[in-house]
Amino acid sequence: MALCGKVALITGGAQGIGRAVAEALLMSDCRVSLVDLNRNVGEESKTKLDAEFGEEKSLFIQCDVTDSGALQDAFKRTVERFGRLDVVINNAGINNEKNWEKTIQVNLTSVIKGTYLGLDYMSKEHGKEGGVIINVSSMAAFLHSPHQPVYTATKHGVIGFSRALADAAELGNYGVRINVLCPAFVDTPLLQTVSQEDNMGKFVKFKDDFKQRMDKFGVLKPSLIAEGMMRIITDESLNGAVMKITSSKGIHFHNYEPLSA
Ligand SMILES: NC(=O)C1=CN([C@@H]2O[C@H](COP(=O)(O)OP(=O)(O)OC[C@H]3O[C@@H](n4cnc5c(N)ncnc54)[C@H](O)[C@@H]3O)[C@@H](O)[C@H]2O)C=CC1
Ligand SMILES: CC/C=C\C[C@H](O)/C=C/C=C\C=C\C=C\C(=O)[C@@H](O)C/C=C\CCC(=O)O
Repeated sequence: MALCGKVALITGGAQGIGRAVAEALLMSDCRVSLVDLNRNVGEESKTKLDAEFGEEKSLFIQCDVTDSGALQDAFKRTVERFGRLDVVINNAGINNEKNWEKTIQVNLTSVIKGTYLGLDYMSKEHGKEGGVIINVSSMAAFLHSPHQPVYTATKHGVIGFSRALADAAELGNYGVRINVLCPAFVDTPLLQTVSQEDNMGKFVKFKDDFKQRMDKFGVLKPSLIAEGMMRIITDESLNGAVMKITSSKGIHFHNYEPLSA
């Protein structure tokens, strides 16, 4: 996909990985809609992006992705503002084992809703022009840990849902590619929650073990995750792919055994 003039919607786009991919897209002359719960950080990011890329290139929409109406409205406002939608990145995520129901709502339910909304605005089944959807999982889906059982479950769910819907998109000729990105540890505010009892609940007592894993596996820069996102967006051969990004192997893909009888 050539990005010049295209439009991307990024949930959780105010900071961290979402902010990094927004910058990468803007540098490729794509327009971006930052959809995020955090108004203060979102407006700060918008101000900085305006200074670098121009006010007309981005939009910030304060939105809780677990509020179905607000998420629908965010998609609607994005298309009203920019006239089209080509890329959807369902990136918003939390790490909260104490309020684990909330974790499921943000990390999985809202990813499903954001994916279906993306199809509403991009799928040829609705007379649209096609596009690409990237759902953010985690290497937690491949290397589970005692620290975040529900977070891990949500990230497994993102992979299963996305790969199944990618098959439907191919069979149904939606013209929309659906792929998954699984980063290892990344240097963002989310990573700091590992030491917080409000987030980890009873699993906070395992924080030293978690930190040992971070030391062992390394911590990535958000810019590397953005690089992986750009590859998924521009490589039109990718559908149902699961990209993994780790310190040891960099950007690579998970290989699934072919289906056997
Ligand atoms: N940081 C890491 O080590 C890794 C992160 N990930 C995933 O990457 C994604 C992005 O995480 P980071 O950038 O690291 O986190 P972050 O905490 O820096 O950014 C997440 C953004 O999502 C927003 N957000 C949270 N709940 C929301 C809601 N209900 N509605 C709208 N926006 C909401 C936050 O306000 C924040 O701006 C998440 O899905 C996370 O699970 C995956 C693997 C590793
Ligand atoms: C509080 C932090 C919240 C979330 C951070 C993140 O989502 C959790 C990541 C959990 C595990 C990370 C594992 C990293 C693994 C590697 O870097 C690999 O090099 C390890 C080797 C093999 C993995 C197995 C495979 O590739 O299939």
